[in-house]
Amino acid sequence: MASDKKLKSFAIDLFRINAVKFGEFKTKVGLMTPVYCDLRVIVSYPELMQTLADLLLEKIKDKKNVDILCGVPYTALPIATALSLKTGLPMVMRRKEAKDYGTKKLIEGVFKDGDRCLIVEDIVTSGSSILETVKDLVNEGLKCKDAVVLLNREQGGAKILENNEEKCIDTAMQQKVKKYLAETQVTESVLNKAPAINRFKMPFLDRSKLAKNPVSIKLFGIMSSKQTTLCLAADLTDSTKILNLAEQVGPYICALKTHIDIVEDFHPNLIQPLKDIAKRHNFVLFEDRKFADIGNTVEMQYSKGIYQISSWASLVTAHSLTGKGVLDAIKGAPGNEERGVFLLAETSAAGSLINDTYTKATLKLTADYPDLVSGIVCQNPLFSDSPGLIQLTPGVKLESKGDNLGQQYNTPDYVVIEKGADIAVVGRGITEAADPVTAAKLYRDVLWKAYEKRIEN
Ligand SMILES: O=c1ccn([C@@H]2O[C@H](COP(=O)(O)O)[C@@H](O)[C@H]2O)c(=O)[nH]1
Repeated sequence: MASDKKLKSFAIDLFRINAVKFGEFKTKVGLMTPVYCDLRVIVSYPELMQTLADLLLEKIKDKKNVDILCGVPYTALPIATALSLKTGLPMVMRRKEAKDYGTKKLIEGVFKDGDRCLIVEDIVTSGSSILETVKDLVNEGLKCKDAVVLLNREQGGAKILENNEEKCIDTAMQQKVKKYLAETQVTESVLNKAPAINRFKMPFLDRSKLAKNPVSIKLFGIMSSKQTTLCLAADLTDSTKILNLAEQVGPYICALKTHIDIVEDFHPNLIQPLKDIAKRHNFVLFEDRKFADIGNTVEMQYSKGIYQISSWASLVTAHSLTGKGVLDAIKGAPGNEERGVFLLAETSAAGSLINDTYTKATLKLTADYPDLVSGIVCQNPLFSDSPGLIQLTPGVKLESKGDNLGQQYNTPDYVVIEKGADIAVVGRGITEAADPVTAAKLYRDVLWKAYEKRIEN
């Protein structure tokens, strides 16, 4: 095939311009490799840039659904530019760091919300640079499904080896490189395809590696090891009842959610036994405080008063209503180091005043606090491309009839499979059951089965 011939001859050219070298090289992480690729030099060879653009064009010619291109910084930026000139497709550029002056933008160029962006990359080894770029683009509202890659380290060296009629390298080196490439296969990087980053299909353990908030990392671990995505809403008004329930259902839950201000006999002495139970049964304490005031007030509500939430709750909820001040307050307040926030982007209440603009702005806010935000409270699959974030969905019951105060329920299967819930919050479905322990176990089982079904294939 003509393009295969062109690709082989291009591979030889890369060798000639020293973009691909054979020998003994130390990688960034200190390992030795017999093959080294550095495509930065290619900008000095305009005729090779032309060929490269032709080859990439060949690869993407069937892709109808591309509105815009983005090169992974820095080496792929000129490559993306060459492709943009060839295709007439506009391009955006991703900064590695936001400027600390002017617009502070991470993505430069003109684009619309929902534009479908094709990532252009020079070399893929683990796919992590592509993932970082995708994350920033998605945070800005772009959609990223595909990537076109010049050299996959699984295959790039091999391509050159195939051309040994040119006698670029001797047989011993050929064997050595082939062995190295075979032994250092990367799993995610597949030529012409971006690594899978759809959280709905990813196991929790894989997602924990992409989470930035320490409580999310812990939660993913608990969810995987205990095989539970059940968060119990322990909306009881009596301390002893809360402790008893926590002790009994502890083995089946990943988090215990409280509304501490409804506890009629609250005394700070409740906290230590609750923490002990959480530790013994390996679940996280979660105060559903829904902070919504100015930062200064939130800081006090979170860390002071009789509840001193920051001293015991690893997780809290917050509204995004008053903007970043709430998150800055929670981040800076005294208390336990281990803390995470779930931001409310939607509610389960009928007639909620939250609209699309508010929901989108809430998602955008999370991007600025990757170390603090554990996830989003919502009813719909609002985000797929941030696998480190957790979707928490309340309003879950086996029977989906709501209450008489506007609460709306959906079934476990529906919220997990159709709506993308990672953790489901169940309150009265358990607390008002004839046997809450059996009910908790049942919810744990059906939710986990639904999660397994979601990620299978
Ligand atoms: O949108 C939201 C946000 C939070 N909640 C809380 O979840 C539980 C639900 O309890 P059920 O008894 O299962 O109805 C409760 O603590 C709410 O405050 C919610 O329901 N919807």
